[in-house]
Parts: sequence; structure tokens; C-alpha cells
Amino acid sequence: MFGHSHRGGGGGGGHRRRRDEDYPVHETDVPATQIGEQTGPLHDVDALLAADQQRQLASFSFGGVADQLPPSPELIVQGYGRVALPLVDPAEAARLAATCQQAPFGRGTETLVDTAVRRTWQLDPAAFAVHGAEWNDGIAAFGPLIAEKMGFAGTPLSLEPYKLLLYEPGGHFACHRDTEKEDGMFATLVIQLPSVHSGGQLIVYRNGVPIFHDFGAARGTAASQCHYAVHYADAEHEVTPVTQGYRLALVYSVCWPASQGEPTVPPTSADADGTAALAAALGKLADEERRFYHLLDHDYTAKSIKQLGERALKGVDRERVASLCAASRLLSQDRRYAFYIAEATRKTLHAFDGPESGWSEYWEPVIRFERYQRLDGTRIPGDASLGHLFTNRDVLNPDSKSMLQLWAGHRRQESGWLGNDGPSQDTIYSKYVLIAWPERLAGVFEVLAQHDTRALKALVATQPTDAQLIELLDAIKASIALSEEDEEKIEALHMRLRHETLNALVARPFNAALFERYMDLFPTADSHLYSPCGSVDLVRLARHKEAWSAVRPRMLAAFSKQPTVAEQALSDCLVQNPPPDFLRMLYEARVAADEAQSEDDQAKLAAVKALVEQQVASLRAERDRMYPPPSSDTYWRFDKADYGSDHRVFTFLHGPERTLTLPMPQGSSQAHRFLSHCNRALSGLPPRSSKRAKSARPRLPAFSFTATATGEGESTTVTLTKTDEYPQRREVERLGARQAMDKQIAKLVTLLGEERGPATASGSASGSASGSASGSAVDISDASPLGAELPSQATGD
Ligand SMILES: O=C(O)CCC(=O)C(=O)O
Ligand SMILES: [Fe+2]
Repeated sequence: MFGHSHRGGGGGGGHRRRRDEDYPVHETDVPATQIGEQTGPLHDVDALLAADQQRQLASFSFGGVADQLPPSPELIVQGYGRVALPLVDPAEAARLAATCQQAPFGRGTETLVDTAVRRTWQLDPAAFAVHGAEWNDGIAAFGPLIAEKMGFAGTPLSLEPYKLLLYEPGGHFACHRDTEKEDGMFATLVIQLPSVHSGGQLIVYRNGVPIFHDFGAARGTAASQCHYAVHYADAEHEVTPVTQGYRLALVYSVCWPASQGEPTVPPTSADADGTAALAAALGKLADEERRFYHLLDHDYTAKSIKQLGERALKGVDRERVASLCAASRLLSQDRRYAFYIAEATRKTLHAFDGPESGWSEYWEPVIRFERYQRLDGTRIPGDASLGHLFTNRDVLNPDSKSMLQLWAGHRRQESGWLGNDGPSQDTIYSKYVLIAWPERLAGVFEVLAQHDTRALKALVATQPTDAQLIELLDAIKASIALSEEDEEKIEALHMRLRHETLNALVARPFNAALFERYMDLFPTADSHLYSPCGSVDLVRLARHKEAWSAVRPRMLAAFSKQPTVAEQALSDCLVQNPPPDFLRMLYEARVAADEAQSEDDQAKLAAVKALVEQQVASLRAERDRMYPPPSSDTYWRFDKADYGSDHRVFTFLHGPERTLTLPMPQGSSQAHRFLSHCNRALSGLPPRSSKRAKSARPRLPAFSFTATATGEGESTTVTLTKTDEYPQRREVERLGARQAMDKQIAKLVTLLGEERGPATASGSASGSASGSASGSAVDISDASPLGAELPSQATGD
């Protein structure tokens, strides 16, 4: 898993496993005060998550025996009379149900009856009453009790009777939230009258975690006493099916007082579990674009995490992840967090420094993350460790644990050998980690996890904003700088990235900051030149007007530092006809490089001049070698002539003679065949006998001549006479190719011309006819314009 090489060479020898107690090394711990934030928004998140879970639960939903209520309340129902509690007789239950309505439920603005969702009988408060002062006092006592339990003691809450509910076997209410029935209603109080039944539990969910209310079933008090439960109205809850017996419950709306005192807005469940405060702290972190991680408390199997994602989490991990998610959801879209679960390892390496010094840390502990998945369990491709993007400060540490406490759990130790450096010991801790990353930058996270050009392309395909792209480039830079991958791999990635990055940048509207990032990523001259499309990309960049002016100074600096790369770039780029300013930059870089090394200005300049002159001279030599000027001796030598079918003709075409006379002893028919053969060759068609004859297209031959037959019978001859057509065509081609090279040469000469000329030298190419010392070495008079000086007449005839 850890492929990097060891310091000091030698490499790690074969590790062998030992028992734990064999290990002599004990790491010095990092105290809790140095992990995570001691103050600031991440610390606020710590504190809020750390707040007593039980207290939070208790204020979210609570209940129990209602001691203050009479054990046998006097419940009177219109059209039925007094209900004997508990209600057990099916005939009585049926008679009571006959006075009720099937309870509906709300969906959107509609009110529906669907016994699959809700099955219970209900009565409005007008149709029933509970008599007795003890009952009324008992109900009145719920106001202060609820206020206190929910955390706002002293607030005069009011209770409004809402419904009487009767559940028969099969009665239930699927998961729902209560709609506000009265002004200020924010919670619901359920009072279960003495009942004998099975099932019919009320389950309230807090961030998906259930809080059960069994109304005395487990304690065996359900039949003899009233029980109650309170929950925030906006909390999800359900009533599980009653499987036996009957359940009678009274539902009250718990209401916030109308606008005296403050706050005037009724609280919600978010207040109960600190979600609102958590959201505020998270929002601050998001504003700072902070990322952080949290080491999960419990141990998990790779399989469960892989299959279930967040649903595999247990206990406090589940709670905390749910709280963070709920808090994040309260924020506006652009301030939310994306959460990922990953495998985390922390590796330390200690070396034995000898009996006196003992063991010491060989390198800083390395934290790696890998196998990222979203909370829903879907995997993010790529395994690049992003551990180095987080510092100790970016640790969510609600339990204020020290480093070793945080990583306590799974640990593996291995002894090894560090070449000359002696014995070593690796310690690898592994844990699961929750990673929090600003959601609007989630694309960046996923790109980094992949850590290759595919990832960059993927982000570019999503049409990211400039800010996102900048973030990505910065992150790539950080990730490359700190990467533990071996250098070669990084180098290769770097190289491929450079080309892709440029592609991405030039395809979008210009943004100077983006090109700054580009230069940050690839600051050296050789990172520009020695990479796929290196010189091509350099020239491309130079042709992009705005980009070029943004990067030019830094390019200049980079190439000045690497004069030999500047020289190489000079020759590599010339073939691509680069913009003059680009050549100028390379030239300046070369001058600057020399300036940095030499004291004598003249000498410096001369050295650079010599370099360019050398380049010019070698280009000219190359040009003359490839395209020598014609001479009388070579004019009639068609040395590219291809006339394979007759060696006499071939030799003639390649030789200096202008005419050839061939005997045709078989007379005119032979001469005729010969001539038609010649004509075919002259038209550029291959000989008829050739297999290519039919398909081949005519190609202008590298020769030209006329052929005429004279004489009769046995004395018939054919005379071939070379014509000017081919040698002139050859000359046009030669001059064209020569001119292309001359253009390159002229560009270099321009540099010298400007360098030699006055400080105000114009950018135009002048051969510097003014005649300076080096003038003769670089004059470009040789570059004759195409066609202007074509020989109109064959020479050397
Ligand atoms: O029966 C209960 O305990 C609660 C019923 C309920 O959730 C409701 O009426 O909204
Ligand atoms: Fe409800």
C-alpha cells in the first residue's frame, strides 16, 4: 500500500511480522489541544456534537407515566356515555367506534382517508369530554412540564385538545409529521388512556434515529395508568400497528404563546437537537471553504460500509453523521457540505539510532485516505490519498481526543530494515473516516480522488465556473506537491496534465487568474518543453494574445533559469513558425541567463549572439545541404528520375548528356512501341505491364524529354532530348523549400538585428544592412523570394 522509497537509500528489507509486545517503539502522543480547533466554527461543531446526546434526545421527544392524571379518568362520549377504562370488550369497542369517524390524514392541501396509511377512529373535542378537577389540573400541569423539558422553562405554553383516537387491532398510522392545527402549535402531546393492547407504539425519529414510546407496555402499567409522549410536531413519527386489544389516546396541540415575550417564532425540532446552531457553525466553515474530517468511533467491515454506506454506521457515529447532514440541509445550497466515508490509515516509521539514542521518528506520520464513497454507498472512482490536504487543525474532534486516542482501534506493526540506517518499525493505524467537503466543490473532491487527467476532463465537462477550476488547479498543485506517489509517476501525471490544462484554459473565456494557476502548476522551463506537445503548446500559448501577456514574465523567468532548455525551445519551436515575440522571449531568457552568470556585459551579449549566430549558421548549412543551388553540371542530371523499364534511358536521364539516340533495328513498329512507352512515362503513368497500372494516378515524373523517331527499316533510330520542363519545376520546388527555411532563419536574424540595432529597434525583420560586425554572418540576402529569380532559360547547355 505504501510504495514510497526510504530515505538514505537501501530500501526497506523484508518485513516480518512479530507479536505486539516485541515492539520497542512507543509513539509520543499529540495532545487533544493540538488536534482540531480550540476556538472557531469547527470547534463550535465539536461542542454541539459533543453536547449530551441524552439531553438532546430528551428535549426532542419524551414521555412516560402521567402521574398527575387520575388512573381512571371519567371519559364521556356523546351518543355512547361513559367509557369504562381500559376498554377491552369487543362489543363495547364496536359500539364506541360506531360514534366515531375514520380518521383522515393530510397530504399536501388534501385530506384523505386511506387505511393503508392511517387506520384509527377519531372524535372531535366537541363529541367527548373528560370530567373532573384532578384531570383538568393534571392536564394544566403539562404546560410547565413540557416547557421545562424542552428547554424553555417559564414560557406559558397552552394545550388545545385535538382528537380522541381509538385503535382497534390493525389500527396504525404510517410515518408522518403533524400539521399545525392551531396558531403557534409546535409540538404534540399524546395521552394514552389506560389501555390493554399489543403493538401500537409511537416511534419518533430524530435524524432517522428512533425514539420509542410504549406507554407503559414494558413496565406493565399501561392498563392501570395514563401515559404520555411529547414530540416536536415537525418530527417524523409513526404509530405501529395494534396487534391485539384496543388503544385509546387523546391528542393535544402544544402551542407557543402568541407574540408576548420572545422569541415569537415557535421553536422547531431543529432547535431541540442543536441542529440550527450546528448549521450556523457549518455555514461559517463553508464560507471559509474549510474541509475537515472526523475519525469514526466504531469499527466497521469494508463490506458493510461498501454495501450500506451511512446506514452501516453505529451509535454515536450514526447520530453525529445524521446531525451534520441535517444541519447541512438547513443551509442554502451553496453553503452545504458533501460528506464521504473513506478508509483512513496513519503510518508512522521509527528507526533505531543505536543503543544510546534509541528509537526516533524516521519521518512525519503520514495520513492517507482511500476508497471514497458517498453516504448512500456509491463509490467514487479513484484512490488518490487526499490525507495531505488536511492538517491537524481540520480534524473534527468532539470528544477532545489525543492523536493516539483518535486512532485507537485497528493497529498493525511491522519491523523492517532501513539499509544502512538500521532496524525500523512501521506502525499503521486504520480507521474509517467521515470527510466533509463544501458541496459546491464536490466536483473538485471527486476529481482529486481520481488524480489524473481523466478527472480534469470530467470537471471540465461539467462546465465549471472559473472559481471551481481555480480551486481544482490549486488543489492539484497541493496534491502534487505533497503527494507520496513516486516521483516518476507524478512527473508523468504532471506532463499529461499540462497539456490538458492548457486545452481547458484556452477553450474558455480568458481569465488571467487561471493562467496564473497554470504557471503555478508548471513553473519550470522543462515542464513546458519536455512534455507531450511541449513545443506545440508553448507556441499555442504564445499565439493566445491575452494569455501570453499574462504568462510571459513568468515564462521568461522560467527559461532564464534554464538556458539550455531555452536553447532547445528556440530550435524546437522554430519549425512551428512561432510569433516573433515568443522567439524574442526565448532570446531574452537566454540573455538574462547569461547576465546572471557573467559580469562583463559585452561578453554576455557576445555569448548570446554567438549562440544565435551558431543556430543561424547551422540552419543555413542544413538548408544548403538539402537545397543546394543549381549548377551547370547538375542541371541536366535528373537524379530523382525513375525509369526502371529501360536501363539505357535511366542512365541517360541520370547523366549529364542532353540527348540519347537509340537504334530501332526492327523498324517503325519497334520505334512506335518505344515512343508510346515514353509518352506513358512522361505523362506520369506507370508502364502498362505494371500491376499498379490501372489504379495508379499519374504523378508528374522527375524528368522531361522529347522523343522522335527517324530513319527507316533497320536504320530506324529514336532520339531523346531532355527539356527544361522538369529542371525548372525542380527549381521551383527547391526555392519554395529553401524559402520556408529562410523564413525561420530570418526570424532568428531579426533577434540579432534588434539586439544590434538601437534600443528603439522595431520588431520588423531587417537584414541589418547597416553592416555591423556580425552582419555578414547573418545576412539574409540569400533568401530569394519564390519565383522572382527563376531561370527562364536552362543553364549550362
Ligand atoms: O396515536 C398516537 O399516539 C399519535 C397519533 C398521531 O400521530 C396523530 O394523530 O398525528
Ligand atoms: Fe401525528
